[in-house]
Amino acid sequence: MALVAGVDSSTQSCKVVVRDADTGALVREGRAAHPTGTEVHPHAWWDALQAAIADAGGLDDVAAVSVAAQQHGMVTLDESGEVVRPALLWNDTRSAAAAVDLTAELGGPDEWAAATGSVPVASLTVTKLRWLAANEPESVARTAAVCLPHDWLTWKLSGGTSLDALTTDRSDVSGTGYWSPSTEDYRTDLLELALGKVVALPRVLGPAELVGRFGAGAGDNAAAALGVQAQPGDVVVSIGTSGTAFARSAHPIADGTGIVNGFADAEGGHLPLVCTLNASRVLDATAALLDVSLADLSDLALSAPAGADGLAFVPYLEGERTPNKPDSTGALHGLRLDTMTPAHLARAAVEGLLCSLADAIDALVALGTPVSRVLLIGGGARMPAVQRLAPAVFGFPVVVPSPSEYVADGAARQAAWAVSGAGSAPHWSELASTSVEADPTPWVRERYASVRELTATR
Ligand SMILES: Nc1ncnc2c1ncn2[C@@H]1O[C@H](COP(=O)(O)OP(=O)(O)O)[C@@H](O)[C@H]1O
Ligand SMILES: O=C(CO)[C@@H](O)[C@H](O)COP(=O)(O)O
Repeated sequence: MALVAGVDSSTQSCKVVVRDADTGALVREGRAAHPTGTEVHPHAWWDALQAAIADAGGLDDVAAVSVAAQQHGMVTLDESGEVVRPALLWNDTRSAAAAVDLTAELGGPDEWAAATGSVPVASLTVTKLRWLAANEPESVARTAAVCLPHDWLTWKLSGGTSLDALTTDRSDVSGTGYWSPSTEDYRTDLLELALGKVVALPRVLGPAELVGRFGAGAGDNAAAALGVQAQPGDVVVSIGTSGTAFARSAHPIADGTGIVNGFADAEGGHLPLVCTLNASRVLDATAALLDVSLADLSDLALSAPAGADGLAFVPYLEGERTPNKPDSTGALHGLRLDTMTPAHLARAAVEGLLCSLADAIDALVALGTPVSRVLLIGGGARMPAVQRLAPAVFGFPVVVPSPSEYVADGAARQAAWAVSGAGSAPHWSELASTSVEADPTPWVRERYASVRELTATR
């Protein structure tokens, strides 16, 4: 039995799975926590990866390893391959003004969408590079290469020391803002526009390429699409630190509104994707405020009526990326004596989170994405209230695959594909899953939509 391994170096933790390359059966797994904060030294990811690998019983017996990770994080390396400064993560909003400037400098949102598939927002790597140029010229002077979290971890795991050995893949590089999903080429002019100079960039590998024992890796969302074996008509909604809604597509997209990112996928196609900054932590923070467990928060939410008697929670607690409101705060609307209860607040938190993701699904539909069902994954999807209320708020059938680390699973499936030398990823056994149905509750979304704009800035 050949074994393959997949890694998910996500925002909150690092997970490693070891699976049978032919069947996909889980053999063993491990995990380790990441530090909090939106600026993290890559060495912390490396330490967590080592701990997660040890927890998974090591990787000596696996035929291939692929690394997936949180997208967009800015990793800067000097000539000798040392990290120049801590990475700025996808959810760090300090480069919001840089995004506005860059958008104008190229001629506007439509030009960016046509050039890179996305309109700059603070999450994208290109804006972080502009922030660096404006604020840390000494870091720019030392920077000889820029890469992403999964590129750096793959390079380290494979013992890379030379900058020439850095590799990436289409899915992750498509989130930088200096690569074109239409031409599949770097836009070094945009890199230079942001950073003021051109530096070394990772070589972009094809989906099933193997370098030594290492697959190309992927951005975490593209890996999740591989992990759940997403098919046409499937929209995947992930509730992790970020909330994402995405679907596979044969064609690149260019959305000048900036709502949908025209990313590439990990199978040679494309992955239109909407991402929010506020997802599972909305539930974590509400549970902490109420001083209850996540399980109790779920019970409380389910004990309140649909729509929480008009209590609506706009969940922009960390600012927001979609809609692009980096300086926004969250808001609670409809507080009255009878709605100011733990149950109403719990219900409003779950519904507000789901309404923000329903808006994301709407944006995909507006671009012509077919939706026959929504696959709900990520840590937050483990909450029963989220599962029960999702079909009512989304207005689509919802399928909840049984809990698994789908990003790491997708990376493992990529590694199996690379080892097989086949033309497409192996078909692993169908996922065990639960279908959830509920009567639609359109008034919940209508109430949310009526207050969504009513937020204060920080
Ligand atoms: N049963 C649960 N109910 C609600 N939230 C959960 C549950 N289990 C895990 N989570 C939340 O999921 C998040 C971690 O999910 P994950 O998808 O691994 O995030 P990330 O990929 O961003 O690191 C945490 O915020 C955690 O509190
Ligand atoms: O920025 C994006 C997608 O564009 C995020 O989805 C990150 O890739 C982080 O993912 P999680 O760690 O929250 O899963």
